[in-house]
Amino acid sequence: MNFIAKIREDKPFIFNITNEVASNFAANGLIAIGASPAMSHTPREAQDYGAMADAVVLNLGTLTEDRGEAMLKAGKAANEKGVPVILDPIAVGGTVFRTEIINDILATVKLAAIRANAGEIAVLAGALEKAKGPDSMIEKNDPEIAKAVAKKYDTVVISTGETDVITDGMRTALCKNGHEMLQNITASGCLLSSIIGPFVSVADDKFQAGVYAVASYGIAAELAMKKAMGPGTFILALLDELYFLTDEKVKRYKQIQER
Ligand SMILES: Nc1ncnc2c1ncn2[C@@H]1O[C@H](COP(=O)(O)OP(=O)(O)O)[C@@H](O)[C@H]1O
Ligand SMILES: Cc1ncsc1CCOP(=O)(O)O
Repeated sequence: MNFIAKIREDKPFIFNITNEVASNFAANGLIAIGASPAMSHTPREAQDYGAMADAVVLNLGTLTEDRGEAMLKAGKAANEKGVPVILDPIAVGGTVFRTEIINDILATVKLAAIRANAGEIAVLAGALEKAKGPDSMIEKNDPEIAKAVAKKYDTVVISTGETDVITDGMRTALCKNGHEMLQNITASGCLLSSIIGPFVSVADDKFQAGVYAVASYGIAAELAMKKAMGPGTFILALLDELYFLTDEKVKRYKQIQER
């Protein structure tokens, strides 16, 4: 499927409850890929937005009581309308408050995908006690750990790192696209979580949508680094390359191993 052409045709409406660090970057990245974003975190409009969106992204960075309440409301409203929900459980296990909210979401909202770094996925699997912070990492991005989380929550899991793992518990793909400069800017994972929204919104097969989204984002980062001089110019170049990305480029440069 030509995901990027389809996104640009449909312009899916992506409702994000995300953190204040990522908010502007994620909105710009979503526009660049062809989607139509809205950012809001008041519980008073979460239900309406959750029900009218084409996908909902719940990102636990800079969590507040209000954001937690809004996420539960938006997630439940989205579920009632069959709108896919993506969870980014930033720093799960790191504090009691966020871990409780994440557990509430996992218990009450049906997720289309969970996108997190390998350390956070290990915490969800019960393989690690706590993630150290927004950028927690474990040495190895183990596909078996991601598969266990996918089965546990009956969802697609996208576990990121140098090699990304995408799995629905049955099918697994490894993606080698990306660039280490993504580690030198903030909110690169948050932007990926938001970018997964339009991809899962235009396809029934959420696993294939996840694979395509991860490869697309990684390729945009690789192309951006051909022009960037450092983190500052990389941020701008990444937005440019998301804007100029095509299905042809994704098919030409993707480094996916399915197994
Ligand atoms: N060492 C690396 N080399 C290339 N790409 C990486 C590397 N580490 C992470 N990435 C990429 O950076 C993005 C954010 O992933 P990650 O850093 O794991 O998430 P988070 O920001 O949530 O901690 C992903 O697209 C991932 O593929
Ligand atoms: C720095 C920071 N603090 C709270 S959220 C956030 C952004 C983290 O973004 P990412 O995990 O994608 O780097």
